[in-house]
Amino acid sequence: MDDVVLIDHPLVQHKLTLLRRKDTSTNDFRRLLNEISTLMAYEVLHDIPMHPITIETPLETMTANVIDGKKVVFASILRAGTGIVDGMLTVVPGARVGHIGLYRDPKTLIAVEYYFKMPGDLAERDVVVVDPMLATGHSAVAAVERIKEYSPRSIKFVCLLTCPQGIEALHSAHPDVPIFTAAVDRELDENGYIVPGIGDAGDRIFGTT
Ligand SMILES: O=P(O)(O)OC[C@H]1O[C@H](OP(=O)(O)OP(=O)(O)O)[C@H](O)[C@@H]1O
Ligand SMILES: O=c1cc[nH]c(=O)[nH]1
Ligand SMILES: [Mg+2]
Repeated sequence: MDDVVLIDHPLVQHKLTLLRRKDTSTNDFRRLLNEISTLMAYEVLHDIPMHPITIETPLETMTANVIDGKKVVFASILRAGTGIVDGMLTVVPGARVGHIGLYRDPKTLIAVEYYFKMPGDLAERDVVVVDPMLATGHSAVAAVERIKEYSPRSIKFVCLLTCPQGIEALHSAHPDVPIFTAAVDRELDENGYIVPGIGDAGDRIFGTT
């Protein structure tokens, strides 16, 4: 699949298997998602810009590279994106965080926006849109469309799980946005849930029903 990066590292896959189980507690679900997100950040951010600085080691002066964490924006699709942002901030603590509030209308599955707040100067920043689930793709397509209004330097999309329909929808609407995921599941069920899946990501993270 073009422009889908499947993060199949054994540590990620092991934790994903534990997280999928229906008897995994809210506490463990949140912790596992946090850990997976930290591991995924390593792959997602493999090409962010670096610049050289001069430092003193105990032995001599040298030039070495650093990233500019402030130029990275984690854009969380509420609610469930929060579960990924926390893990990614562990490795890029200086990143900026944007929020886009969207919920799926349970009947039409259309994404409805209720909140939008991004950092300024997106033209100078690389945006990583995060949401555990890319199902019909309606939420991801709407979120990327809104963020593009501010012309960021680049956009990537990161999810925990997707399915062929979600990939197709996001790629047709935004072919320039690469997708990073830990799994591509079989399909959507009649209610628009990914199967085998993990159930409702927001409910499992926050312990709601
Ligand atoms: O690809 P889609 O078909 O749009 O589905 C994916 C969306 O559904 C879930 O959010 P939900 O609407 O349940 O909101 P929540 O995070 O507040 O629970 C999930 O976190 C995605 O945002
Ligand atoms: O399987 C799914 C699909 C959409 N949203 C979820 O939380 N889970
Ligand atoms: Mg939900």
